[in-house]
Amino acid sequence: MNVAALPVAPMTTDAMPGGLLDAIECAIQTRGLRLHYGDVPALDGVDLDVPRHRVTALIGPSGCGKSSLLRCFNRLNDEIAECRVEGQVRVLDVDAYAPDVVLPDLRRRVGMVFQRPNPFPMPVLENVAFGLRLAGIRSRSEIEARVEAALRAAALWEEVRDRLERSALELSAGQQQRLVIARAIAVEPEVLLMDEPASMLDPISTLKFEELLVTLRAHYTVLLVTHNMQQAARVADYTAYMHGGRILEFDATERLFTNPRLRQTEDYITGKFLA
Ligand SMILES: Nc1ncnc2c1ncn2[C@@H]1O[C@H](COP(=O)(O)OP(=O)(O)OP(=O)(O)O)[C@@H](O)[C@H]1O
Repeated sequence: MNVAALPVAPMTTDAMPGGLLDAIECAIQTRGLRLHYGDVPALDGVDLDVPRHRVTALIGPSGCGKSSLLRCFNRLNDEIAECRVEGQVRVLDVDAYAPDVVLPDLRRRVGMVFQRPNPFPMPVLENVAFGLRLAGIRSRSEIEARVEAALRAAALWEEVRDRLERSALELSAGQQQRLVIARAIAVEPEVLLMDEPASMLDPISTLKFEELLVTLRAHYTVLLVTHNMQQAARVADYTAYMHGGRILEFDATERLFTNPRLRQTEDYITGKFLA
């Protein structure tokens, strides 16, 4: 894969208004990204720039390829038999599909949170410490300090500080999702990929989660897949509308929701879209 050909400043594509990201550094860039499962195409030439230290929402109808795209950025698609990826994928200034990429390093820099909270069946503390121990950190005091910092960053510390030794499975779904975010944050990633992370949460947990997203932006680049238009409008700086394996429109969230350039985008965000 030839990422040397990628320009430093983002190219303007049909999906993106000229000049929008000129002054903004990008954490992720793709050009002509195609993905097939066997003979079935799922991504059909994705050109996307994900601005650094911003929240970018990825919206679009079911089956348009949002999760497939997200999984290219930490190479989770590698685990799927018959999945084939072509095109340019540049993540944190590295060609993510270069032969010399060390997957555990890439996945440490690019954390992922899934739809269903997936804490490990072990104590709260050990969940968050898991990646730190894998990284070879042995000092108990360092582990405890970093666990506390990650739980604070995930807005969960006050709720679990007295139950660090209790099983994570005893937490509510909303708490489990924030625990999983703490686990991802503990190893200090630079990008957080989130695949419908709030879809299983009740309104109060969703609110806490959305507040958390806004604070995370100071330190992380967040790419958020969501079916919830209000959520995208509330938390995302930028929004990409995806359809049929391509990014059809990308813009500042407020502009995309108030003045979309394409009829298809408008139909989707106003609920008129029919598959
Ligand atoms: N592991 C897989 N094996 C084969 N086909 C797959 C696999 N995962 C996804 N697909 C197909 O790829 C296409 C894109 O799926 P993907 O899950 O990326 O879409 P999505 O936009 O995330 O959908 P949703 O919003 O419903 O989660 C779909 O046609 C889907 O059936």
